[in-house]
Amino acid sequence: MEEKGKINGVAAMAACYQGFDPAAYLQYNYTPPRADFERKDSIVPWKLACLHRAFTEGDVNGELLVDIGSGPTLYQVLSGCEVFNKVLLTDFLEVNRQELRGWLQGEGGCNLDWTPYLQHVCKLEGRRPSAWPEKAAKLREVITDIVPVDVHCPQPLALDALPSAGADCLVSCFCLESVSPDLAAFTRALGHIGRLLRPGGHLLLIGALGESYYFGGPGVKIPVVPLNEAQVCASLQESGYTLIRLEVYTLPQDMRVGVDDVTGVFFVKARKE
Ligand SMILES: C[S@@+](CC[C@H](N)C(=O)[O-])C[C@H]1O[C@@H](n2cnc3c(N)ncnc32)[C@H](O)[C@@H]1O
Ligand SMILES: O=S(=O)(c1ccc2c(c1)CN[C@@H](CF)C2)N1CCSCC1
Repeated sequence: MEEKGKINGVAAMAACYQGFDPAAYLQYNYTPPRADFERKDSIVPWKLACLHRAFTEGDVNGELLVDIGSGPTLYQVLSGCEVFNKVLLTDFLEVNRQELRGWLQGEGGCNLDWTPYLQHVCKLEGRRPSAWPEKAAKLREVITDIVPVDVHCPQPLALDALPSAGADCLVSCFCLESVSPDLAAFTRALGHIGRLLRPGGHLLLIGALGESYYFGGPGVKIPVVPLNEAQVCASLQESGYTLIRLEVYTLPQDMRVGVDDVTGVFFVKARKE
């Protein structure tokens, strides 16, 4: 019965994602007021700073960075692309993989202008914001592929997607809690993606706290596992990670814009034992 319950829960989540709309999702979450670079208390500078520090403080290194559940977004690898010479983007849906390919091909075939994000990360790196075209070119140079992923599979990627040694670093943002029917599935998914990582490799995990749903498009309400910090820490430990740092951002009231019921965002840096 328990095995059947697992399968039904995961299948139901997959069905919820059939209506996911990349353009709407980008508009809901990656344009003002949530993505407002002028605001000191905006979540964008906070998240980009967490990622920049995590990638550049000296302990993260290697060849291959894998982003799990990329969706239609690129902000999560803007700092990592300067540290790794191979970046693999992944998502469950072809519509999201297509959105990312549209940006990669650079013919305006994508639904969000990532320039403000590129400019902000250039500033974090001590470069002029006008260096953003060079950063965009660097990112296009290091992205090796955009492939399917399913974190509920013990082997989330195709066997030939990674070298035998595994990835040196994983990044995953707002994915695991948004695709898991319950906390046990969230923890199992953490373990599954951990198998893609070499021992001693790092996991950079960003996710929602206290969120029970979000809209992945007009009328596309997707259930989310509501997490608190203690549950995130316990799941990491149970899945074979050593926590290095946990940071939390509490969303200001005016950023609660009705597209979800998220109350906060966590940033985790961890290492696979
Ligand atoms: C909330 S979005 C996060 C997108 C992006 N990482 C971000 O930071 O905004 C969740 C993503 O998980 C993907 N997804 C859905 N089911 C999945 C599964 N079983 N395994 C991996 N990813 C899945 C969706 O296609 C979607 O792109
Ligand atoms: O933290 S966000 O406000 C954000 C970004 C994405 C999401 C949420 C929140 C909450 N719901 C998630 C559903 F999975 C998706 N943010 C949006 C602006 S850029 C940095 C990330």
